[in-house]
Amino acid sequence: MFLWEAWQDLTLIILMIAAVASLVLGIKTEGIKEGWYDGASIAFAVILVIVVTAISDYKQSLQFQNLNEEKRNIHLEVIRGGRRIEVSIYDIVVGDVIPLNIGDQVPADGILITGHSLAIDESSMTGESKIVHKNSREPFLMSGCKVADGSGTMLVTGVGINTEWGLLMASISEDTGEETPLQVRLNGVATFIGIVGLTVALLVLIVLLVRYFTGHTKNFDGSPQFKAGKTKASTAVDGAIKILTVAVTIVVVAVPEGLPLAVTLTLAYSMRKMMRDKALVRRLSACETMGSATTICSDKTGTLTLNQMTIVEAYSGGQKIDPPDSKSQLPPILSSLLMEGIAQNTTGSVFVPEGGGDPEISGSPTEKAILGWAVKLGMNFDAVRSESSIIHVFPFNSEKKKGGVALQLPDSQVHIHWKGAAEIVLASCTEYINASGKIVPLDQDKVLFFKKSIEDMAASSLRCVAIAYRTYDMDKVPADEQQKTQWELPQDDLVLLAIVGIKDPCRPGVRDAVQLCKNAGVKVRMVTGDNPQTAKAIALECGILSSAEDAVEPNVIEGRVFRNYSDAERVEIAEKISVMGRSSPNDKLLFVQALKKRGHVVAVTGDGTNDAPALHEADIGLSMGIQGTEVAKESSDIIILDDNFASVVKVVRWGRSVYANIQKFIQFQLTVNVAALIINVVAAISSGDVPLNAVQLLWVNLIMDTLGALALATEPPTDHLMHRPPVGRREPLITNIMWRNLLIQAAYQVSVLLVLNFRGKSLLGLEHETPQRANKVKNTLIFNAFVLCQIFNEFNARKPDELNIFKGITKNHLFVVIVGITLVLQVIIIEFVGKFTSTVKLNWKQWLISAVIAIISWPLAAIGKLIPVPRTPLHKFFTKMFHRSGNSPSDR
Ligand SMILES: Nc1ncnc2c1ncn2[C@@H]1O[C@H](COP(=O)(O)OP(=O)(O)OP(=O)(O)O)[C@@H](O)[C@H]1O
Ligand SMILES: [Ca+2]
Repeated sequence: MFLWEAWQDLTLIILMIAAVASLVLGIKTEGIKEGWYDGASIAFAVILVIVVTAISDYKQSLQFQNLNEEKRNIHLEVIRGGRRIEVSIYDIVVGDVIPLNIGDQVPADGILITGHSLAIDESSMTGESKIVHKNSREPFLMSGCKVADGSGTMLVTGVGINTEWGLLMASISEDTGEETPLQVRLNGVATFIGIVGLTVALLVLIVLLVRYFTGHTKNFDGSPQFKAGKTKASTAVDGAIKILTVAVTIVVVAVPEGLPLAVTLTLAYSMRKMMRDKALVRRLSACETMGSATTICSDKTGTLTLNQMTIVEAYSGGQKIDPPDSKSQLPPILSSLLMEGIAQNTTGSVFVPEGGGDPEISGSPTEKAILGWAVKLGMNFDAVRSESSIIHVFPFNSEKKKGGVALQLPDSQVHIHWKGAAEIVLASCTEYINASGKIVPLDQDKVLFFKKSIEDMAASSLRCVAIAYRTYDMDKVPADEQQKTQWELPQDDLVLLAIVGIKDPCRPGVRDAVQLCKNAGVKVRMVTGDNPQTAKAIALECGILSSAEDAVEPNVIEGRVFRNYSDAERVEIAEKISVMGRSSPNDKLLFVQALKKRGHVVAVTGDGTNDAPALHEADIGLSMGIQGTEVAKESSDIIILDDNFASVVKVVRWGRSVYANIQKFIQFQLTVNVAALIINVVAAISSGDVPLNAVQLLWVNLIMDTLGALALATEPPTDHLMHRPPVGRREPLITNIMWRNLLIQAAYQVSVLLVLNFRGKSLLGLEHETPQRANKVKNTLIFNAFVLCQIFNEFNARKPDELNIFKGITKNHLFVVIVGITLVLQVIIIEFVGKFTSTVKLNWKQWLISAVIAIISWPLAAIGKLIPVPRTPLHKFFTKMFHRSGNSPSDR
C-alpha cells in the first residue's frame, strides 16, 4: 500500500523533473519568450492534479470526522428534580442522577445511590474482562464501562475530560483508516491497471527512443530529427526528454488514482445521506455489504411494530375484565397485590407533576403499557412503592423472558412477584385469585381457560404478559449480603394475578418495505422473543408471510424447536424459516450461523444486550437507536436511529447504490484508459509520434479521474436498483455487462481516432496547409474528439444496463455541473490557451466533426445494450475452458 502511494508520487515527481528540464531546454533553444510554454504547462497540469486531489481528500476526511462525532453523541435519560428527561451525553452535569439498566454504558464517573445485583463490565477501562459487582461497599462507577447485569441509579461526580475515561480517550486517537472489502478489491483492480499501464509506457518509451536515435523520427520536411554526430547534444537530450515525458504521462493516465477517491466519495456521500434516512454508519464497509445482503432477520418489537403499547385486554380474578381498566370488577385484595407487583417489579417509573396534570410514565414500552394500565386502575406509584422494601431483584431478560422481585412488607411478610411471557409464567402457577378475592387451586379447566385466552389474544397479534406472586418465609431469605446477591428467587407455586394483552400496532409503511425487499430478491425473516402466535399474526399483517397456508412449521417455528435440531438439520431448514417465535438471543445466533452456512449475506437487527453475539456474527449488524442498548450498538455496524424497518430497507438501497456507483466509475475510467493506451501505442509504434502529448493526457487524466469520480460517485440511488437480485458474495466487480459497454466504446474511439491519425489530413482537406500546421490541426482534432467522446460517454456510464441514460439526471446536480465545467474548460483550452496544450484553434466545421464523432457514442451504447451477455462472469469462462482443455487427455 505504501509502495503504491509512493509510486504514485514518484510518477508525479518524474513529471515535475521533466517539466523543469523541458523548461530549461525550451528557454535555451527557443528563447525566454517562446520556450517556457511546454515546461510550464506540464508543471501547471501536475500541480493542478495534486491540488484537486488534495482538496477532495481533505474535504472527505472532514466529513468522516463529523460523522464520528455524531457516533459518540449518545442520548440517555437522567433524573433531574425527580423527573426523567432525555439529554445528550455531552450535556450531563455533576449532580445528575442517572438510571442504569442492563446494557447501558456508564456515561460519567459517579457513585452508586441505589442498585440491585448491579454488575459492571470494566474491561474497557482495565483491559481485563472481569465483571465487578457494585454495592454500597464498592460504589464507584467509571464512565465508559458497561452494565452487565442488574439495575440502579448513580450520582454523577465527574464528566468529560475529568473522568478516567476522558483521560484515556484524550491520550489515544481513534483509528479510522480501516479498509473496506470493496476497497481491497479495488486495490487489486488498480494494481492490475497500473501494471498494464507501466508495461505499455515502457514499450512506448523503448520504441520511441529507438526510432529517435536511429533517425527514423522525421521532421515535417522529411529530414530525420536525429543524425548521429550531427545533432547537437542539447537537442538530443531535449528530444529524449520529450519522449520520456510522454511515457511517464502514459503511466499517470494508467494509474487510477481516482478509484480510491471514488470510493471515499460515494461512501461519504452515502453516509451523509443515510443519516437523513435515519441510519448511522459505524463501520464503513457495512454500507457496501448491505447492498449485497440476501436476507434480513428483523426483530419484531419496535422494528416492525410501532413500540407504542397499550393494554387492550385483561384477564384477572379468573375472568375477562372488560373494559380492561374497569376497577370495579377486581376484588380489593387482588387489586392491591396487583398494584404492589406492578409498582415494585418494574424498571420504569411514574412521575406525577406537582399541581396536577397527567402522570408521566417512563420505562420500556412494555413497562409503560403495564404501568399505564395500573395507573388507570387507580395505582398511586409512590405510595405503593413506599409500602414495602425491595430485598432482591431478578431483572427481566430475554433468555428467561421473565423478571422478578422479592419484597419485605412491614409485617415481615415476604412477597415474591413475577412478571413475564404469559405462557411461561402461567406454567409456574398452581393457584389463582378468584373473583371474590380467594386464593383457589388452578384446576385443569381453569388452565385450559387461561391458555385459550392467551392463544386468542396472540392470534389477534397481542403481546401477552402474565403477572403472578407468591409468599415466602423471611427465615429462608439469605441474611448475608454476599449470599443475597447469589440468591435465585423461588419461581414455582405461584399465584396468578393477571394476564394482559398488549397491542403494539404494525408500523405504517412496513408492508411496503417488505414488498420492496421481495422485489429486490431479499428475504425478510422475523426473529422475535414474542409468542409464535403473536409473531405469526404480525408477520401476516406486514406481509412477511403471504398467506395463512404459509404459516405452518417450519415456516413458523418456535425457538426451542429450532434450538434442539442438530447443526446440519438447522442449516437444512434455515432457508424455509420466515418467523421464529419465543426465540432466545442464542437462537438468533444459531439462525444467523445456519443462514451464513447456506451462503446467505445476512443482515440482522437487534436491540438487547444479548443480541450482541448475533449482531457480531451477522455480515451486517443493525442496532436500534432508540430501544437499543449501548452494548448492542457497539456490536453493530449500522445504527437505525428511528428503529424502523423501513429505514433498514433504505440502507439496502444505499448499499446497492454505493456498489453501482463504483461500477459506473470503473466502466467510465477503464474505457478512457484502454482507448488512450491503444491510440498512443499504435501511433507510437507506427509513426514514432503520439497524437496525444503529455499536457493533453494530463487533462484527460483529470477528467477521467478526479472529475469523473466526482460526477459519477454521487449518483443518488434509483428504484431500478431494487428491482434486481442482490449481488451476493461472489459476483465480480466488473460484470459482463460492463465489459460489453466498455469494449464497444473503446473500440469505437480507437478506430475513429486512428483513422483520423493516419488519414486525417486528407479526410479533413488539410493537404494545402503546411505539413506542420496540418499536423497540428489533425492532432488538435483528435484531442478534441477524444475529450468530447469521454464527456458523452460519461452519460453512458450513468446507466450501464438501462436504455434511457438521462433518467434522473436533473437530480444529480454535481454531475451536470462537472460535465458543464469540463466542456467549458475544453473550449477554453482549444480556443484560448492552445499554446500550453500545443493545440490550435479549430473552426466551426472541425468542432462539428468532433461533436458528431462524440455524439455517435450515444446510439452506439444503446445498440450495445441490446446485445445479450451471459450471466456467468467472463473470467469463469476462461477458467472453465482452461479446465476442459487441461482435463481432456485424462477424459479420453
Ligand atoms: N419488561 C418486561 N417485563 C415482563 N415481561 C416482559 C417484559 N418485556 C417483555 N416481556 C415478555 O417477554 C417476551 C419476550 O421478550 P423479548 O425481550 O425476548 O422479546 P422482544 O425484544 O420484546 O421482541 P423482539 O425480539 O421482537 O424485539 C414478550 O413477549 C413479553 O411477553
Ligand atoms: Ca429483542
